[in-house]
Amino acid sequence: MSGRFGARLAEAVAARGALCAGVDPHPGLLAAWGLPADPGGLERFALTATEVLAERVAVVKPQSAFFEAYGARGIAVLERVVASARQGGALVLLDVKRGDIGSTMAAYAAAYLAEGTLGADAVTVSPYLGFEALTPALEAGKGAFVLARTSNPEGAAVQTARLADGRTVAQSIVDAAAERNADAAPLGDVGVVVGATVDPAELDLSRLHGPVLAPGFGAQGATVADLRRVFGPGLPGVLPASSREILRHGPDPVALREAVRRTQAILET
Ligand SMILES: O=c1ccn([C@@H]2O[C@H](COP(=O)(O)O)[C@@H](O)[C@H]2O)c(=O)[nH]1
Repeated sequence: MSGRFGARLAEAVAARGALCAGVDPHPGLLAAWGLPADPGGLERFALTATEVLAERVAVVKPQSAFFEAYGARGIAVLERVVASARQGGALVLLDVKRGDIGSTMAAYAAAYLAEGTLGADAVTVSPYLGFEALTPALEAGKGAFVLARTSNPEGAAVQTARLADGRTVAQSIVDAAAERNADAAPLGDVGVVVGATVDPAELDLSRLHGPVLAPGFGAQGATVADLRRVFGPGLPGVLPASSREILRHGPDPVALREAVRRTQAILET
């Protein structure tokens, strides 16, 4: 697939629905699948899951931390996961949550967004060294999802703090992303992360013109009703993200496939 990330994402969502399925090889899930907590077990888990998910969902989101935990062999598995997701026809959103000074950010952009074995379609990035410091990732010609209002309760203290102009930190991140997407249609390349667990009154996403990654759906307790409450009825541009709630149905690919189908059906009601 070629073209801008936002356009490719809109196309993928139109064809496959908005679900973003996570590949999070938690040690507990490996054990539940009867696999050892070693690089071999990691590979069996991650590739089985990716093959099933990538044939059905618009976006596959590997959580880098669970691969990094196994060192170089874990990264090699992550490379195979990226390739397998592509082969299945899904876009790859690598959840790495990187953020640093601009010169170092350029190296992160090269690591995760340049063409190469780990080159994803989009990454998650953290703006707490300053939104503009993320420029190398935002201008890499791919997609980036900037943490704005995360799904975990601990995020609230810093993200709902007020700036001198009265906006929350989270709203200022959304507004900065919106500026980057100003002339984009149907969706810009710069998305934000807003948990499906947050208070809907907190944020105005109406000028974003970009995608919203919405984790918290499933294992963290948010439901479809919460998604609608937080993001409105049509969920335009919103990618509900679920990892453990789907993955716990493995290792049987049939059961895993059925869990994806069920989740997609719920999201479409
Ligand atoms: O605000 C955020 C940002 C990222 N995440 C990541 O999403 C998945 C959620 O996994 P579940 O099993 O569906 O809870 C995980 O990789 C997190 O690191 C998030 O949860 N919240």
